[in-house]
Amino acid sequence: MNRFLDLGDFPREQVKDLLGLAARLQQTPQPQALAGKVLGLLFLNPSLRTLASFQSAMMRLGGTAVVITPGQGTWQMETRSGAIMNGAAAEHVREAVPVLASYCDAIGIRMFAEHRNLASDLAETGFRMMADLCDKPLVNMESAMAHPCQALADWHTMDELRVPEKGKFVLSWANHPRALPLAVPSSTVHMAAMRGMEVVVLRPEGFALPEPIMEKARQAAKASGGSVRETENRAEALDGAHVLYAKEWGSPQHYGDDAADKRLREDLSDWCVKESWFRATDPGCHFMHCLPVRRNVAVADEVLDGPRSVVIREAFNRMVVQMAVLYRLLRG
Ligand SMILES: CC(=O)N[C@@H](CCCN)C(=O)O
Ligand SMILES: NC(=O)OP(=O)(O)O
Repeated sequence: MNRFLDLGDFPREQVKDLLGLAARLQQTPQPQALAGKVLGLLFLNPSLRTLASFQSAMMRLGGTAVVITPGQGTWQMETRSGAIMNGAAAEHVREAVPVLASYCDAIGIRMFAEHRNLASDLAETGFRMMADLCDKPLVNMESAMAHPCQALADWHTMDELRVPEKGKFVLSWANHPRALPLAVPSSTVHMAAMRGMEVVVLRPEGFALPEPIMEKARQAAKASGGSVRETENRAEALDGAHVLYAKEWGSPQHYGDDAADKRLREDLSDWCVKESWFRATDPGCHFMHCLPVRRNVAVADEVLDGPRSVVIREAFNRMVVQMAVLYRLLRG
């Protein structure tokens, strides 16, 4: 394994092998496995979990991490090809990435969607350009359309909770003041389909996930024996669900048009996950969210603080599964 960019790049068995390694490393720590190794982390967008969990994972395996956050102690960085650099950015990623890679044994990059052109973001234009600049093992720490480390951690969390592989998984749109990226919903729906689950995407009108995202998930479901469908009917979606996974995302119909997106969500404040959503369903239905989350906008306190919520476990498992990813990238 040389790159960890998308769960879809790996057969299901290899993902399960990574999860097995993660469980073994969790049970039997290997504090010297990556001694002398250096991981470079480039964050073009903010983070709490990804930043702290990669640093912790590397240190728990005996290695070191170097963190670069442009504009905060590091030069501001330009990412656009052909830019005339007479603005705030002093350095282009064309130099910054190979320089960082030259010091390190592996690199992680976070670069969110540009959110101007859906086709360009679906094609991962920005992240591909960055990946081409890096000649070391590379991890995607969230790109325009993928957050594979989050997806792997969420799979591991469901395994820990003994959620059946054929269980019902509901990915629900949740309210947010502004349009958020499609990376987490895209990776989540694909991950649950690849795990073999009955996947239901619950979303209001105007927020259907783009067809390429749904099609990729359907293909994964076909291979694993799962299924993928979408609905606006909350009660029907949640009936018998094992997991409700909430995520905020922008309207693909108004991609890059913040004013139109905002108008569309004006009447959607009831898409804040509340305990009453679960009444008709199995009391054991788990609540998941990748975090960060806006309390009482996307999810009510009563859910986040209640017994269904496994959000802290999901965040912890980021460190657990990333130890396995780093181990495979740096030791084989
Ligand atoms: C608030 C925000 O920008 N959320 C980002 C990051 C989520 C987890 N890394 C998103 O929705 O993609
Ligand atoms: N879930 C997640 O990736 O969180 P951060 O954006 O804080 O890294």
